[in-house]
Amino acid sequence: MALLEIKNLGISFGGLRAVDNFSITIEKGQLYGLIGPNGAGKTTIFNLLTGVYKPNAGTILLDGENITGKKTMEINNAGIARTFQNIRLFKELTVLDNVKTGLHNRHSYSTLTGILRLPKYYKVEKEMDEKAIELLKVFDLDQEKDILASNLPYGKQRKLEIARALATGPKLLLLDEPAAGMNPNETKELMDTIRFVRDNFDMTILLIEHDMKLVSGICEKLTVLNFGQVLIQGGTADVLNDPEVIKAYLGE
Ligand SMILES: Nc1ncnc2c1ncn2[C@@H]1O[C@H](COP(=O)(O)OP(=O)(O)OP(=O)(O)O)[C@@H](O)[C@H]1O
Repeated sequence: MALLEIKNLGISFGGLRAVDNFSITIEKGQLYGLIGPNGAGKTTIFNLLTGVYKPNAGTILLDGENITGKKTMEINNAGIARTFQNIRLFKELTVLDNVKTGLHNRHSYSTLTGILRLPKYYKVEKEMDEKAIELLKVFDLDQEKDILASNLPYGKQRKLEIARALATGPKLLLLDEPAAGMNPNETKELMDTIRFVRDNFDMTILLIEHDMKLVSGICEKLTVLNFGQVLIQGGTADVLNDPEVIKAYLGE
């Protein structure tokens, strides 16, 4: 069974059909790229997948579960986590606490336990600290655990955002332009990180990206979107060599 199966998804904003008849099948463990020119509808698909927008057509199945039209929190609990085009960290929290916000949906205590600092509070907080540090080690961020997220260099903020998303224990990780604003060295390191996450967390990853080096370097399959519709889907090399794709990108 596919991990993600989207059928005939659609949404309009006023007169604009931003996503139209969009279908995709992603197998477990796949590293899948969603590409297309500016304004093609890529981020809108992420927003539909994460409950930010409700579709007016189509269905979304995650691991067989119908999550169409569910709320963001419910979808996160069902197993989808994301990062954003413009990094969204809690800038005034430490690196460690940012990851712990991701863990809160799986480790919890009652409000009263928190206020009264009952033994369970300390137990759960300790467990979360340990888990968060484990994750930070994976991303080589454990040395910086006590500094504010805003004080991390850009490339590390991107990594922290991925770590926080993984803390929620997703089945599917969505990365929205993870290489945006990165220099070539940071991008190369990011590619290694994404591969590492897929291999070591047994993760399925769908990413939006304009950096073709990253796309051709790590994605196994691609869907090209143009004016809200699928232009072509298939293996990365075949798709990138397709004349229609070249035309859509060069605007000829
Ligand atoms: N909330 C909204 N209200 C109105 N129009 C919207 C809304 N969200 C997206 N759109 C429109 O839908 C279209 C697709 O936008 P979207 O951001 O999904 O494109 P994209 O492929 O992610 O582009 P980019 O690569 O530039 O990020 C655009 O024309 C955009 O203006």
